Amino acid sequence: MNGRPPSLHPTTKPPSPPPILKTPLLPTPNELLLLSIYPITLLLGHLYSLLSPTTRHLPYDPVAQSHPAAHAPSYFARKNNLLNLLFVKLGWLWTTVVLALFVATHPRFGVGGLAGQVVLRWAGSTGVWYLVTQWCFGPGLVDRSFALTGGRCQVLKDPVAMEEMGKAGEVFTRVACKAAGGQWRGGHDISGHVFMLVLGSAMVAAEVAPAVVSWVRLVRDRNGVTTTMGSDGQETDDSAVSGLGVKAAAVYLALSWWMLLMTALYFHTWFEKLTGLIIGLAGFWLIYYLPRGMAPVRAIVGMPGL
Ligand SMILES: CCCCC/C=C\C/C=C\C/C=C\C/C=C\CCCC(=O)SCCNC(=O)CCNC(=O)[C@H](O)C(C)(C)COP(=O)(O)OP(=O)(O)OC[C@H]1O[C@@H](n2cnc3c(N)ncnc32)[C@H](O)[C@@H]1OP(=O)(O)O
Repeated sequence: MNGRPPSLHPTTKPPSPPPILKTPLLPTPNELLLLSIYPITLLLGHLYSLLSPTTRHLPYDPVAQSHPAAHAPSYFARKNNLLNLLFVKLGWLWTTVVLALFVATHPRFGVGGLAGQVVLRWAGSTGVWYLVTQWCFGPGLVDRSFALTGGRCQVLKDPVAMEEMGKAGEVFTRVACKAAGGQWRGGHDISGHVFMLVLGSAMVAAEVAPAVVSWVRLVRDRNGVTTTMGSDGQETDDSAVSGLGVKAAAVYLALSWWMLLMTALYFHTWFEKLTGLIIGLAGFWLIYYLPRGMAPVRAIVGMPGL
């Protein structure tokens, strides 16, 4: 006898939990929680704009994708607000600067080829941003999808110029259209703001988060057993998270979230924001998730924090 009471069902095993789909191609539950900030921000911002008594009765111009400046419900509902002009309209430049600062100032990039791998991932994300917003063997994908869904540039004030444009059959970009004094109208206008803010901030968060997580572990260890070793086995101290790069990333992420909320509140239709979000997340998946499931690619571009 082993002292235990005899089991009534000796052969019955406890029911096994439902299988969890584990694949490196999908986000972990924690990652999913963080990524859900994007749809939640867009959904709540858009719902608020529909329900709020201040915004819902104000005129909205679907061609300009905004409330007319004279009826803007807040400073951030104006296109010329300083954060839009200085931060978002130069958003990829800031994304690049913040990432470069992080790599230059964080101790984990002191040795090995880790910095090179960050540059490769940055180059991949930059390629996605470039193809979607700037140039894709002609106009970027945002402008192409606008034209494919029936949009065109209308130079309302100059019918001759409009006819010329039609004859030439030129595909205009939003920027070229505005420069020609025209109106970019009639098609599905994917929100470039949502796309770029999501892709840029997800990339910066993915690169910086492992540094912060290993610091949190370090502090926890200090309170318990005491160790000064970081997750990569190197001597680590608080400068790993108090450095300029991490601070700049924190400011960048906060501004990105704020501007995403402002876009959700005051600009674009729901469907345009949703497509911006989907393309932003798809770009992030391409650079940060697809290589997880492809060993040879992963060996080259690496993964943040490893
Ligand atoms: C490890 C780090 C690596 C370090 C690097 C190391 C080595 C590299 C080696 C060599 C480097 C070699 C070459 C470098 C190459 C590249 C360098 C990096 C790239 C750059 O550095 S490149 C220069 C900076 N260049 C930018 O970075 C441009 C960013 N920019 C955009 O890409 C667009 O701007 C976008 C997509 C953001 C938006 O496009 P969008 O504005 O046209 O369209 P959207 O649909 O979003 O908006 C419709 C209307 O709603 C309004 N609207 C919406 N939301 C609003 C809000 N919240 N507030 C106010 N207005 C809002 C809009 O203002 C608009 O109105 P309107 O058209 O009238 O203005």
